[in-house]
Amino acid sequence: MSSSSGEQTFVDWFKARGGTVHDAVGFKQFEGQGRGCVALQDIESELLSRPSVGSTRLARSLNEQQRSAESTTTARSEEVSERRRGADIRPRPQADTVLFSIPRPILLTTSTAALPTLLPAEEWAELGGWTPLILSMMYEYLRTSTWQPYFALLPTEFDSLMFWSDEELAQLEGSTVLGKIGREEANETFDETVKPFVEKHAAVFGDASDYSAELFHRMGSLVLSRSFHVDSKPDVDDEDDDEDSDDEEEEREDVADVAMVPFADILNAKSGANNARLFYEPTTLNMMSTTHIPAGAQIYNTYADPPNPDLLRRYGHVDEVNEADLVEIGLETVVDLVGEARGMGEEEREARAEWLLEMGIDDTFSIETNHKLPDELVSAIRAFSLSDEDFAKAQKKESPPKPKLDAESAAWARKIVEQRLGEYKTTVEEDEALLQDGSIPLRRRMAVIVRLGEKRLLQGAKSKLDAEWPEGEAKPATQDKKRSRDAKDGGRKKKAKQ
Ligand SMILES: C[S@@+](CC[C@H](N)C(=O)[O-])C[C@H]1O[C@@H](n2cnc3c(N)ncnc32)[C@H](O)[C@@H]1O
Repeated sequence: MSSSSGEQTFVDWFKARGGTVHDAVGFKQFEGQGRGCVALQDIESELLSRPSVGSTRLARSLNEQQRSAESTTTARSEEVSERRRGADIRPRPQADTVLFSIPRPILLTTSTAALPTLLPAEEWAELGGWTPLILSMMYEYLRTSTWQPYFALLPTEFDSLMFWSDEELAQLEGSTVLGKIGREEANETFDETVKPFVEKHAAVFGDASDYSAELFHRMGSLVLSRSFHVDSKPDVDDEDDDEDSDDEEEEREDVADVAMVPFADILNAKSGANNARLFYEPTTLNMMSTTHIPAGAQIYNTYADPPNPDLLRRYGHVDEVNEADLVEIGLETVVDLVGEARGMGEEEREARAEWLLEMGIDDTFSIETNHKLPDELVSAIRAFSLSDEDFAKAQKKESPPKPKLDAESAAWARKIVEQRLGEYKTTVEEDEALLQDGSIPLRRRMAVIVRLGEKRLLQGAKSKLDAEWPEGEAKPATQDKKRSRDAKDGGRKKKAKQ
């Protein structure tokens, strides 16, 4: 594979520890994306000639783990038969090809890092969140050479929201992403936990001033943008977690399951373009092709399709076209708008909101690219529209109202969407004009893409609502149409009877 000296040192280190890299995989700098991997020759797709195979990604992902060993064997036996025929004996990669294989021991985790073994277990166990991994990375980076060639390839500057100035963040006004950056919390963790911990254990850490806030944020950002979830206890059944959002996962994830995975984290990602995926084997993690990758094309992994606000927050980039984009509406908008208009005092509003949360309704509702109003938003609006008597009945039954729009809830939904749209400083048209200007700085451009995407989704939701429940009408549009169709049918039937 073609590489700079840092890349070659990394590959040598990777291979010396049992990693394998297919000849078809190379490194390349991609404009605006940093380093990534490129296909140096066609990576053929079996799937193209066998369209029924792998028609759903889920089926493929379930089968693939079992099939990976098998497909490697198939590729090898094809190679042997070609050799017998006297044909070109260079390995010809197939779909489901192992692009590179990472031995588990080179993953950087709290189990493989040296630091936990050097400190008192009780004190180590008290460190919360990602701190144990971040501290381990700081220690490995500063004091050992175990992952040195890996660290040497990692970026030291980021465009993720943590590193934006207040002025740059102001460009995102209106987006709920501003409430998720966590800069104050990270600073607090550093000042109140990390710094005193390092100072207390100076015999292990060495000079405490090396463990700077800057390095802490840098390592934290590397975890945020490059880590993988690798179960430390692979047999634990986590099916129940399937519907958790990325944010919830981030908050609850056991740090023992967070892994820095050398090589796998060199792949970039782009909405709708992924052609490779990481598969977990007992002793290795294998990056496999999942479709045909033509020579010269970039090899893209998936980052689990975050919407643009989260892409920007975690990874520091956005997708101009993002199929997984969404905009959020907080429960507090329903509480304030509907609760206040219905003359509820603060206590009453809080009681209804608390009850909804207890009933499992989320405190944030997402409008996705289908522009559908989320069921939970409709339930919440209806809960705030109930009379005191009906609310008491719902409480007794422990059942929030059904997510079915009626004239009143449709009118509230419209007001809520309009209020959200009013929270942005610029209009869709102004943002569209800004994007025509090729000279605006990158961060500003990304902020415009995020807020424009959110406003378009809100506008889309409003148009859908207007079409289904025209403003000021007491009946949904479809019901009217159905009525008039029924009336026509009824008329015909009557005529037929005559
Ligand atoms: C997992 S790393 C990928 C390797 C990285 N490009 C590098 O130079 O080391 C993720 C980071 O790559 C960059 N990246 C990945 N996909 C991108 C894309 N589609 N557009 C722009 N930047 C991207 C972002 O900076 C992101 O935080």
